[in-house]
Amino acid sequence: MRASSPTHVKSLPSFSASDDHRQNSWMHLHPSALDMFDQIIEASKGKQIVMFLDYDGTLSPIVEDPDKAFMSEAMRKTVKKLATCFPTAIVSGRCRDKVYGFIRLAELYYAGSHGMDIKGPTKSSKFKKAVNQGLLFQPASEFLPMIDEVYQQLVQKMKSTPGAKVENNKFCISVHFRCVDEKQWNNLAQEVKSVLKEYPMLRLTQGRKVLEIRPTIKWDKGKALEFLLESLGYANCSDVFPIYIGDDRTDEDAFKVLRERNQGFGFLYPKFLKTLMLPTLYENLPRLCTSYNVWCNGNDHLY
Ligand SMILES: O=P(O)(O)OC[C@H]1O[C@H](O[C@H]2O[C@H](CO)[C@@H](O)[C@H](O)[C@H]2O)[C@H](O)[C@@H](O)[C@@H]1O
Repeated sequence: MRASSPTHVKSLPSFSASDDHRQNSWMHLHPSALDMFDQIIEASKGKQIVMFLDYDGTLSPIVEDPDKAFMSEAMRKTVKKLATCFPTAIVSGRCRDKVYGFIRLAELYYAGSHGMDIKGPTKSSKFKKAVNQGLLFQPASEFLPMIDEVYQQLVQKMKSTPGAKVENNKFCISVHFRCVDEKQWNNLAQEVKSVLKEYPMLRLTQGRKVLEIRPTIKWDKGKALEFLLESLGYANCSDVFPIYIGDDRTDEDAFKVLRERNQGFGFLYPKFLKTLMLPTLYENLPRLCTSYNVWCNGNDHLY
């Protein structure tokens, strides 16, 4: 099992290339979004920006205890500011209530459980196009009893693995191995798979030192992004500019949707650049708001 953001649960063996080589190749294929920030601002000119933000590793630093992944006050202020300028949604693998508990901004849209639990803002929004203010969408609700059953089984199974932690994310489950002895990682994966054998309607994916169990329905963060754009009234709009910021494999579903729509921009944090880029990117984001207000010239016709 790889340490973080591995490609696939089935491909457990580790890399053969050195980390440096891997980073260089990655950087070659993925130019820095910060170098392109002015271009991004220019490309979004005259368009309605819609912000999509992942939580763990994007708004909050990665920490050992998933219950302590707090975001900083500075980050909360930035997100609040973004939300005054653009419709803003959080798209997280976490249970929606939990991620709301960390962020505590009622003016945002929240898509928890990898997009399987979507709720509109509870505080009134100035965005006229946000027609669906009372929005609640849960495409996997029939899986709730199954998820609870599997959660209980996994909690029991993981008791014998020191450091393992099972997190109930309502429509999906996370089995964390960040604090498990590396020699035990493969055993842990086998244990999880042995439980899932009895549940073919659930599938296993892998994130950052976490195994994620979720329904086999065709729904992911990309679908959630499309759903939210539609709810906001931008389904067939050519003048919308969605921006998605994420750090993990599951965020790639959203990047793919942006590519297919040929719209907006996706920022991906590679793990190895995180500490370098995270603050810098967020320092830059308010520039988007400023530019946007300048283009609108005090006229709020886009709202
Ligand atoms: O989609 P996200 O918002 O990025 O959520 C993905 C998973 O994030 C959390 O786990 C990760 O962050 C933890 C806290 O920093 C860290 O301890 C863990 O190793 C990471 O995998 C969350 O706890 C999971 O439930 C989410 O699925």
